[in-house]
Amino acid sequence: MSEPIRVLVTGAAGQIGYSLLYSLANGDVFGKDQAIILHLLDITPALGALGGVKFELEDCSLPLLRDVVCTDQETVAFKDIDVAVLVGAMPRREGMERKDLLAANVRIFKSQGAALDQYAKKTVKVLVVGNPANTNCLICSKNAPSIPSENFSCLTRLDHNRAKAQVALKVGVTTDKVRQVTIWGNHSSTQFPDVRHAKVTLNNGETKQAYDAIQDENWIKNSFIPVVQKRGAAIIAARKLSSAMSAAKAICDHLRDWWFGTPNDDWVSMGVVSDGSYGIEKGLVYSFPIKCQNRTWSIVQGLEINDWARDLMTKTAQELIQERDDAFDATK
Ligand SMILES: NC(=O)C1=CN([C@@H]2O[C@H](COP(=O)(O)OP(=O)(O)OC[C@H]3O[C@@H](n4cnc5c(N)ncnc54)[C@H](O)[C@@H]3O)[C@@H](O)[C@H]2O)C=CC1
Ligand SMILES: O=C([O-])CC(=O)C(=O)O
Repeated sequence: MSEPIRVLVTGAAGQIGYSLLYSLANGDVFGKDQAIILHLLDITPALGALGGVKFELEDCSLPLLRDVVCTDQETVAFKDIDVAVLVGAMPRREGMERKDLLAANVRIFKSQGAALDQYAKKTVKVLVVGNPANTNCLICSKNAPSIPSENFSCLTRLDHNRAKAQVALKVGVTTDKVRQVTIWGNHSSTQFPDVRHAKVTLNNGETKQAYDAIQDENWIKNSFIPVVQKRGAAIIAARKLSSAMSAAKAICDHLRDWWFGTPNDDWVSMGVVSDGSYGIEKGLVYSFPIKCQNRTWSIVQGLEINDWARDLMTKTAQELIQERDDAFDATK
């Protein structure tokens, strides 16, 4: 059994926190021989509820869980952490776009970036979930100059999982038979869910390009893409609350693959700081096809981009440029 790792979850008294913490503490993400100390941060009025979450974690009787630190102080929460899952932020309500949360949420990520810089291990891996996730991640990274920008990522795995599930439903296979799906760009309704390079293994064992398995380009363009782009809004309309169970599952998938690596024949989608790949402006936090190995990620190179795809990739990049500029103004 290795030394315990310290994993911070912010907004831990909220609905994603409630769906997430059991899986982290149970070894589903960092492995069944990795002990864990949870640092749970929330705002002062939520500390009572957070105490109840701590009781429940104790009552789960999990041998890997060595301690649970509940706090409203960044100095305590960010101290010596190995992993930060930054969830705590206002969620959107019906009729809002995620970028409408920018003014309310971006200051949180400026402050938490500075706290990471000051108190966390320099090797800390950071996953930003709070919306607008890409731009919050950018602001967080900018405010933590002593931590490599490669250590920052934002969650687009939920969109990736949604895309796989829609294709699986359409073709009539299980989701594990769909691979090499990509979410490009922003975790917003401008994202580009791309199945041009995806493959599907049919129930007879034959593997086909997703386009050939689906055989319905109209469905891809006019149903699949908008459904994935607007799935978050559809959940809010139905539940009057934003996604939590599926978001927590996607957080676990994202962290586990970053930690243990992606399968040889597949990739995942992660929002990461662009190095200029695929002509995307350097420095934007943009979702790319990603492979992970030895706890580092790399962007899958060489995928063919036609004019149609280029237009969609540019549109979502333009929205991120606007969000970045608005965020810089809001945090001046
Ligand atoms: N990137 C993604 O795929 C997804 C992102 N989200 C986003 O995740 C965020 C959290 O969603 P929920 O858990 O549903 O919201 P929630 O409202 O249930 O919980 C948020 C928690 O954060 C806390 N909080 C607020 N300000 C904080 C601060 N400065 N420091 C620490 N904690 C703070 C609140 O007190 C609350 O307990 C939202 O911004 C939501 O839009 C949600 C689903 C998917
Ligand atoms: O849509 C929202 O506001 C919550 C979210 O990010 C998602 O479900 O993808």
